[in-house]
Amino acid sequence: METFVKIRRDLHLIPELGFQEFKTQSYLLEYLSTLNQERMIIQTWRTGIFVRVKGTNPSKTIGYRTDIDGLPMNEATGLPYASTHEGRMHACGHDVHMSIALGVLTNLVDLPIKDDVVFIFQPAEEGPGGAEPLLKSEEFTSFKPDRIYGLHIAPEYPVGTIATRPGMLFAHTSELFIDFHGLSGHAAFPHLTNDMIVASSHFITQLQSIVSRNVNPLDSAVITIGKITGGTVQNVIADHVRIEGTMRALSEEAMKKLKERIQSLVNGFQESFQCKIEVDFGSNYYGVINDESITNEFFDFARQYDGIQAVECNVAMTGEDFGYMTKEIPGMMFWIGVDSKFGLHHQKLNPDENVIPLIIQFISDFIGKKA
Ligand SMILES: CC(=O)N[C@@H](CCC[C@H](N)C(=O)O)C(=O)O
Repeated sequence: METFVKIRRDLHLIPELGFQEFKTQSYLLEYLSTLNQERMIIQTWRTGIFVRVKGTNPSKTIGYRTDIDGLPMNEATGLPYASTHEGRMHACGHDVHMSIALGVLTNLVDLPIKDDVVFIFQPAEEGPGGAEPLLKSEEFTSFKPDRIYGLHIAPEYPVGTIATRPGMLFAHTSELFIDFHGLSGHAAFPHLTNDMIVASSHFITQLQSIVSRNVNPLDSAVITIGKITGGTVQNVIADHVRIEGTMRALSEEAMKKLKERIQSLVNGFQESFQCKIEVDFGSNYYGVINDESITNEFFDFARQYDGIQAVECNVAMTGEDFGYMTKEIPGMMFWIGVDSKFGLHHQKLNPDENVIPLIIQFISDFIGKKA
């Protein structure tokens, strides 16, 4: 089997959540220890790793970032190399991202490149967000590149297709955690209680009107509630419900509006349902905004590359804390087609592994030419 396909499968077996990527970090370090150490400077940061591949006569540093964490989900692919970690899955392709990063790194260590190339193995992309603290870390100061690239798998495109756009690629995001506190009691005597299942259900329905009635229709926003917990048994009125979700917006103004409207709904619901509601906007990611000239230069290279079909795509409501990197360092992110019937964050996501050698070669050639 192709080395980096095997590496992807090894990593797929051991998905870990943000800032708990201990086995993943050890696996990556173990692999890095097999390469020519004279060409590299390796530094760990929390559960992440920075690697500088030294050029022969550097005048700039090119950065390449991969995320390394998995999601809190059960895998249902039935594959022989399915996750061995109960309730954890690489359902967003970070295993593929890591294997590609290692493949490119391996190629560049063996090439006499002129400029330095820094590889960033970043924890906690899915949450609580690794990019922001990483950029602020002491360790990163000597690894900060002059420009930065990153990629993400795209189940909807065939292998060989690369998609991106100049300007905004991914939306601004904010998590959303809301706790409703009421009064429990017997299901037969609701008038003596304060039912948080009823209050939170009305609240969730009301949330949907924020996007349709308060956000400018020419702007775009999403509010999704992905998890509800509350209650103990069918005949006891629940005194606590927690809803967990995420919000997406294409402008900072729209995101501000979503938060303001949620806060006023909370105030109104506390009054009308006589309960206490706590809201927490969790971690927030800045949108991914691709540098125009870096993206055009990338398109020029991709369009003439054999086996690659480069297309301009629409902005997506996905979030990525790579947005903090493109805010501080000129750079770009792109989608790579992996042709999976099941999409990102699906229990049956199954990327076509043929993408791995193809994209390793493509990025090695691209960065090899730039460096
Ligand atoms: C590419 C991708 O799927 N990214 C995640 C980022 C999640 C950000 C944060 N934890 C949130 O839930 O808002 C996404 O869900 O888009």
